[in-house]
Amino acid sequence: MNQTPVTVVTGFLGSGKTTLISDVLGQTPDRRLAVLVNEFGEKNVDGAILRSERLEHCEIFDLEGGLIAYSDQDAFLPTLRELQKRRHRFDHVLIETSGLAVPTAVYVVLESPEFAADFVLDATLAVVDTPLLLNRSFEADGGASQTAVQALFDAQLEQADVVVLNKIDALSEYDLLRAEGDVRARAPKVRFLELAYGAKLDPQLTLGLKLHGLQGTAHHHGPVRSSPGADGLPLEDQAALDGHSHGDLGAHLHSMGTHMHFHVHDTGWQSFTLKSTELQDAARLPTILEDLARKFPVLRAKGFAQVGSGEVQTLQAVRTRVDTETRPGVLEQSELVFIGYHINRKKVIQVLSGASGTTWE
Ligand SMILES: Nc1nc2c(ncn2[C@@H]2O[C@H](COP(=O)(O)OP(=O)(O)OP(=O)(O)O)[C@@H](O)[C@H]2O)c(=O)[nH]1
Repeated sequence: MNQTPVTVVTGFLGSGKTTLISDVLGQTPDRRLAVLVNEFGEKNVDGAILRSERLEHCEIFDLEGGLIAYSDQDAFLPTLRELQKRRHRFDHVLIETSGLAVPTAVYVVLESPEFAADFVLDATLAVVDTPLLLNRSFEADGGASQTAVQALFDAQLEQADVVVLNKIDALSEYDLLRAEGDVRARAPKVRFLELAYGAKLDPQLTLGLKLHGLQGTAHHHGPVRSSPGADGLPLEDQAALDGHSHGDLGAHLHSMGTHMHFHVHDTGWQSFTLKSTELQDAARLPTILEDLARKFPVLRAKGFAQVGSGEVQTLQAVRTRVDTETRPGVLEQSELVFIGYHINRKKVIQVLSGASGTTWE
């Protein structure tokens, strides 16, 4: 049976899923890849970022409108059917689930009679924002928001074959061992742990792992011996963190019965897009986003702003940490997506408009 392998990339909001996929695409010009991007918000920023690389060996499909789910009305099934018809044109499928999804719906669809002969789950990677893990940002604290965050974070890890501890740029060996301990305590069945900076991994660690399927040929290259980061890996003895010998190698078994319950949609998670047709201030906007994350339960904000007559700023906020990049370009309007737990759109508009001195709506 010649099935097309499917790699699922999961991970909490802003952990580095798009960065990881973008890096894999850049490193595998010889493989024809289909990338399905499922965004929680109404605007697909990640799809736009991946498309901006203009890579010809891959095709990007946007799956908008929340969580990949079972229903025929959702974008996932029609897209997978389209891919099924053109299967011979792709070597591998990558699916980036939304930062608020647990990938079980994907497994159930892949294993359904309609698709099982044509697709096979290769592996599920869960990308983790390691500094946030270490500062307890994924732990319940008695409040509704953090309870929801922890439930989702743990459920994503539980579904992972490989956990990618990302954003390790400024972490010590002690921090990394602590992070490993935390992941293993939350998800004892995780099979492999990888370290990444800028979500860069050898594609051998991400594609073609064959951790599922009938053959059951669990197989993994590694460990990583050198860091792709600028300063090298902080671990002197990489084997200290190498999780490759831990865990059981039996493939996870998925079925409707065991996984349906992960898809009860928590309506507390909200997302909205704000737009402005006025020119924005490149220096002020990042500070305003930082301030918004301090004032309100905004866990993620991202988008594009016109900051000069021919300049576009990409903004990526993960809680209070904001990254920006400015490139030449002209937008119809500036657009920012906000994601959080019970965030109040009116209040965010008020602060954003007030602080920027421009109208956002
Ligand atoms: N410091 C640091 N930042 C990183 C690293 N990897 C990714 N980032 C940044 O983290 C931010 C979020 O990265 P994305 O790849 O968009 O994260 P995502 O998981 O796709 O986000 P959502 O789809 O919104 O859940 C971006 O600003 C990235 O540049 C890293 O290793 N170190």
